[in-house]
Amino acid sequence: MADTLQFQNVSKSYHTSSGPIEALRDFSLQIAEGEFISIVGPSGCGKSTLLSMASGLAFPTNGTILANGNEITKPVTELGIVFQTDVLLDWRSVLDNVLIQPEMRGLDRKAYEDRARSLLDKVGLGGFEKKFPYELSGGMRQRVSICRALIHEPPILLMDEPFGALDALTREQMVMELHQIWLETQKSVIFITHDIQEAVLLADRVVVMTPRPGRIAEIIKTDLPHPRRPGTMESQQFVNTVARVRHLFEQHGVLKAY
Ligand SMILES: Nc1ncnc2c1ncn2[C@@H]1O[C@H](COP(=O)(O)OP(=O)(O)OP(=O)(O)O)[C@@H](O)[C@H]1O
Repeated sequence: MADTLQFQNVSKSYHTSSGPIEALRDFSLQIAEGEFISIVGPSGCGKSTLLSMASGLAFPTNGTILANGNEITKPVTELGIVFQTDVLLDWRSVLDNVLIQPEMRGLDRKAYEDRARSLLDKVGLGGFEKKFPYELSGGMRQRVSICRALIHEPPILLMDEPFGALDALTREQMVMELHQIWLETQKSVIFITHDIQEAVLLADRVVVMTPRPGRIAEIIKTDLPHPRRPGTMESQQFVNTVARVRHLFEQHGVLKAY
């Protein structure tokens, strides 16, 4: 099982019709078991590219990515992935959408049904098992996606802007729910976002990226006590950490200093 991920001097360039595009340069990071890492950076700095490579769907141009000490050379199956759009299948019920994972993996569907129901219950979707995705709100759909990503009990969860399409209030609620799920399941999480506050509130460490080619500007330990609550955002440590990230973005021309 891939409990830990290690990026060693990873660079990635794409070949395009107008020449090579350097997406990512010299990215090194080790994620510890059960750690929550947020990656925050401007559009195009290679965040999604990092997740594609961590899941074995793309490969570095230079450098190595290790899952539990072994180089990733093919798609990694012991992962849960949540994208910005929920990619639920509209013709399958909520329960059947969650159970796609065990089905695709040739696992016994019956054995996972109880777990699917309990996950749905945990995210407030008890009673919605027989509904179809088009009958749900955006937040509910994304909750189903999270259950689907967790059903096969992967040790690592990769999340690419999972709340980017949600309204601000739903988003705040989902952030707290994700934190609760993480506290209970102790998964290793890589969480990509454009939202500095969200990144800091959830993470053990925040990886701040520069504009393309994406490099690590700084890795910041948040040192905030658990459990995190909306009130955590009023603490001096939180305010200082958010200010530090903003300052780095100003230094790198991502945000304008006023
Ligand atoms: N398959 C591809 N072929 C060519 N170029 C690509 C490909 N995938 C990504 N790129 C380019 O690589 C760079 C990084 O893209 P990526 O999607 O990883 O960035 P990102 O940080 O996730 O952006 P966003 O925050 O906007 O989602 C961009 O300039 C993008 O155009």
